[in-house]
This record gives sequence, structure tokens and C-alpha cells, in this order.
Amino acid sequence: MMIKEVQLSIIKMPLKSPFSTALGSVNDREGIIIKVLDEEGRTGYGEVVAFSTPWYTEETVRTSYHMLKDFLIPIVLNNPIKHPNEIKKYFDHIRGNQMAKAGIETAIWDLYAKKVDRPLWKLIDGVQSEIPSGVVVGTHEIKDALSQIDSYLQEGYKRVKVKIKPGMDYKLLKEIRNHFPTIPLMADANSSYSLDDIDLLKSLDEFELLMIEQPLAVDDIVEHSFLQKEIQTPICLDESIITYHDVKSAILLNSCKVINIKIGRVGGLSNALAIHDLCQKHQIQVWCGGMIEFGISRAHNIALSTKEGFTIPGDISASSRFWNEDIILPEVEVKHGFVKAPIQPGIGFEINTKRLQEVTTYIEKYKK
Ligand SMILES: O=C(O)CCC(=O)C1=CC=C[C@@H](O)[C@@H]1C(=O)O
Ligand SMILES: [Mg+2]
Repeated sequence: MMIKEVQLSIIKMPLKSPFSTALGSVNDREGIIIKVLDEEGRTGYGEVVAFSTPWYTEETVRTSYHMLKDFLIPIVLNNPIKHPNEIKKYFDHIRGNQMAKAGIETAIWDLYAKKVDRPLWKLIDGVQSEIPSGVVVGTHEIKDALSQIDSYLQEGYKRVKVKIKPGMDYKLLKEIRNHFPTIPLMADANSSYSLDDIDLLKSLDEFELLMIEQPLAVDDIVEHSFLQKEIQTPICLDESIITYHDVKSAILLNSCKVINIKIGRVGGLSNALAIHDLCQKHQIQVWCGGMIEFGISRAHNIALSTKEGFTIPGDISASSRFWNEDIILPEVEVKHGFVKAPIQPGIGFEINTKRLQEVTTYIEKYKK
């Protein structure tokens, strides 16, 4: 397979309501939609999930655009690709820039799945034709959080994730448990705490959370292993896990019991699948994280989430969680708390070209 053309579209869309985390809040979402074409005119789509500013990882929309234009696209246009698993070999000499790499690698996975006429999830040996869906409450305000949880439970979501930070943790979780004593509940700290907070973090064991996500520093694996010995609540690593090697370190040090796999954060679907397999071997639970992303990335997440090890509902909420109108057709829908894996070849969703044009702020094509 030869990639003949790559099209980059920077898009921007307002969220239906601000999404706040310990690190700040997101009101508008930018992203890069990547379209690849092969010599037979087939197309594949990927999405760069980096944010406009480097608050989650060091990557941004603009650093990703530069990496794609100046490094990754030239490689892809000038090398034959027999299978998408080869791409990481081509990119190995380029350090980091995981989200830029993932954007074009996933587009080629979509293209390849269409070439062999298989749904992407079946191509990667997924086994779950319906995946349980979780949802994230993007506010620290107690009243707002309670009403959001109530409405999401009405919609059938199987798991609720809330954001916590110092000063808005015990109180928030206590209130939630008073109203919802038994719901599957988890908390994402986005690295708001340190080992000085061990007593506070121990106190959260009272709430029998499914997990506490990324309590300590974004690049830490060692201190999480100390903390996991001190608390009952399973630690889930998100930002700390950038590479397969990070997972090996976390396993060796017993730093966590759960890993949130995000295709963008780990550099692509091939890496995500390798991490899934490693976690399976070492009884580390996994689930698919979200990135407040558009429908193309969500579609790739749905494919990944059909793999056997994804037993915890992921952040695979409906398109309507964040967007008035998504860029895919049909939109991602959650019915009775489940998302159906599509049966069409590739990611199984079409592009809503009218909507994509509406929200595109910049577009460029690269040909061999
Ligand atoms: O996309 C979703 O449904 C949830 C996204 C989400 O919770 C996150 C996205 C990006 C950074 C964080 O705020 C948070 C996370 O850390 O998982
Ligand atoms: Mg997280």
C-alpha cells in the first residue's frame, strides 16, 4: 500500500459546556483531522487529540502540525506500507510526539481495514460487539456534579468518573456517595497530589472507588508504587504511561492496578494493542480513556475497546456529551449504557463533510 496524499484539517468547535479538571478548563476544542489516500483512491481518517495548549502533555495542535508536516508525512509518503504495524518502525527514530504519530498511524489503520474490507475492531481481533460506556463529570462543583451524575445515570452510563483536586475531594466524594451509594465510581486527580497527601488519599478508601486516576506527578512511576502500598483504592495511571516501557516499569514496581490506555497518548493503535496484551499477561486491568475528542478518535477508541481486556467501561461517551453536532455520521450513541461496534469496514463511521467544512479553520494537502 502506498499513501499518495495526506490532508490535514485543523478544526475548532465549542464544547456544549466547559470541561474543568484540576489543570484548568476546556471551553473550545481544536484538533487535527488527518485524511490519507492510497494509490487506489481509498481514504482513511485519524485525529490528533493534542490540545491547543500543553496542559495535558507537552504536545499541542501546533507542535503536532509541525511534526506531521515536516517529519511524519514525508516518511509515510515515501515508504511502502504492507501493514499498519510497520509504521512504528518508521517512526522509531523520532522521539516522543505520540499524539502526532497516533493521528497519522490511526488514519492508516482505518485505510488498511477498508482495503481488506473488515471492520477495524475485527481486524484487531476485538471480541466485544457491544462495549459498556462510562462518562466523565467535568466539574468540581458539588451541586452541578450531582445533577450531572443523575442525568448520566438516566441515560444508562455504566460508570461515572469525577475530577478531584485538593480542597474538592473528600467533600465531593462524600456527597456523591450519600446520593449514589453503590454506583461504579472513579476519581481522576490529574496529578494534583504528592506523597505528603498520603493521609488524605487513604481517607478516600472509605468511598470504595473503582480507582483513583493519576494521583501523583505526571511523569511518576516510582512514587505511585509507594502510594499503592498505602491505599486500598486501586491506582490507575494515565499521564505517566507514554510508552510500552513505562508499563513494564509500572508492573515491576507495582505502581498501579489499572491503566487508562489512550491511543493518542501512547503513540498509536499498534502501541495501544501491545500495552493491552502486556497488561493482560500481568493482570493489570485496562480501560480506554477519552480526550474530549471528536468522533473520529472516538471511533478508533470504540475499536480498541472491543478487545478482551477492556472490562472496565471506558470514557466512550456519546457524541452529544460534548458536541452539538459531531463530524461523523452516524454520531456515537450510547444505548442502555452500551456502544455498538459498527459493522462497516474501517472505523465504521462516515465523515459528516458538511459539518467538517463548517468547523475547519485551516487545511493543507501533501502529495508525493
Ligand atoms: O473524553 C472524555 O470523555 C473524558 C476526557 C477526560 O476525562 C480527560 C481528557 C484529558 C485530560 C483530562 O482532563 C481527562 C483525563 O485525564 O482522562
Ligand atoms: Mg486522566
